[in-house]
Amino acid sequence: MILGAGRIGRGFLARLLHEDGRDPVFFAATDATVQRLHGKTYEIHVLGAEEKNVLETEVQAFSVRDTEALASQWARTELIFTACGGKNLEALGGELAKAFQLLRSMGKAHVSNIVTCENWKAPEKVLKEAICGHLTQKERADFERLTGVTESAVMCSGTGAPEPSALHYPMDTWVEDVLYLPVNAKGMKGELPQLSCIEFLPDFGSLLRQKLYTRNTSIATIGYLGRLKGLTYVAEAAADPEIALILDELYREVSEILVQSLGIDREKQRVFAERADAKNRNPLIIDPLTRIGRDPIRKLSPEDRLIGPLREGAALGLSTDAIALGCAAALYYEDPEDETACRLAELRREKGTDYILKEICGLDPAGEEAKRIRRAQERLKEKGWIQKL
Ligand SMILES: NC(=O)c1ccc[n+]([C@@H]2O[C@H](COP(=O)([O-])OP(=O)(O)OC[C@H]3O[C@@H](n4cnc5c(N)ncnc54)[C@H](O)[C@@H]3O)[C@@H](O)[C@H]2O)c1
Ligand SMILES: O=P(O)(O)OC[C@@H](O)[C@@H](O)[C@H](O)[C@H](O)CO
Repeated sequence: MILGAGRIGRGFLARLLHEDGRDPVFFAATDATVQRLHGKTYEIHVLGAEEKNVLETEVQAFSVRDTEALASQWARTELIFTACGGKNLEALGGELAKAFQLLRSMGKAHVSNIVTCENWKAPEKVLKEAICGHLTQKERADFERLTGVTESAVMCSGTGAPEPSALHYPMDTWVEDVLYLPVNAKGMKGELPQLSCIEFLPDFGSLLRQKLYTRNTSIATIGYLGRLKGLTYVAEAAADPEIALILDELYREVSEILVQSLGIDREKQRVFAERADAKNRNPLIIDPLTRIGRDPIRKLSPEDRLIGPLREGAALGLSTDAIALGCAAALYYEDPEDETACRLAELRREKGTDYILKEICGLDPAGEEAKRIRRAQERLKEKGWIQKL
């Protein structure tokens, strides 16, 4: 079961399962997506390797609010993935709780595992608490005995059509050529499933945070700086000489934070950051900056990829000049087609950046982190990348 039929759900995860001849059942948030998927065919395009494209045929898809469908599919599955966005995990928890109650009342509760595939802080904890919050004590005890809830780190980019004419069916989707998903084995129940592209790591540790702060912090910085410079794609912006210099500094900053705060091995982190850099520059991954920048209010929240490392770096007394530039650029992000970007722009114009720093980033406007962001705003102005503070 795949909960969330977006780029990662119907692209990356569906392709992984396809490798083992497994057909996923999708649970989508909107009826329009269910109608476009159920019984239909769509194509997963592999960026830079179209010969590896996968056709998903006779797709099964239901609404995530269809508790009976959720329960009846859960009755026959051992593995459930979420790819719905971290901020939707609480709502999803409510739906899963109802399905578990029905499954239990049908006498079909069995050992199974839920794997989160979200760029989020402790997504498995958020989801588990959301589910358990809706269960009675007895139901909760059964849920905890039978159901593993664990996290994974999705290293693959999933995106849209490189050009409008390439899209033959609205559900067609594009993925980077990555057929690997590391999953935290620690949260799993029962025998580990045997799937060729999924590795259950007993020492998963802080991999998700490492990935979020290295890959997502860097790509978000590329996204927000790139947009200020009027660029369109990730690889194009990562190769921009001025942005590339900032990125070199950013990899050093986040690496030092991860080494000092999480005890990640310095050499392993150096290689991890080098791979992130190579991926960000890869021209085969045609990924628009508007996808990277989407939902800037989420990306500017206290625990996410921008403010998270800024706070940790400041607390450790480390340099965060490049991270702060990414944060400052995010404050000025505009995309008329992105609802939360429009809301952010409106807040900035009407209430000013201090209001955003306080209410969205959770920062004290007189504190050290806010000072670092203000210095970065000045730098952006000096460079001419923003017109006024
Ligand atoms: N796209 C990427 O390259 C990428 C890579 C790694 C991780 N991620 C993470 O994967 C997750 C999914 O990202 P995506 O790119 O597929 O986003 P997406 O917007 O393409 O898809 C998410 C889908 O989830 C649906 N959804 C929302 N709430 C839901 C709910 N309660 N139940 C079921 N479906 C729900 C949305 O309608 C949407 O179709 C996010 O957490 C993202 O951070 C994305
Ligand atoms: O999916 P989001 O909105 O959380 O973040 C956008 C990108 O940073 C993200 O999708 C990456 O491309 C992906 O995490 C691969 O590293």
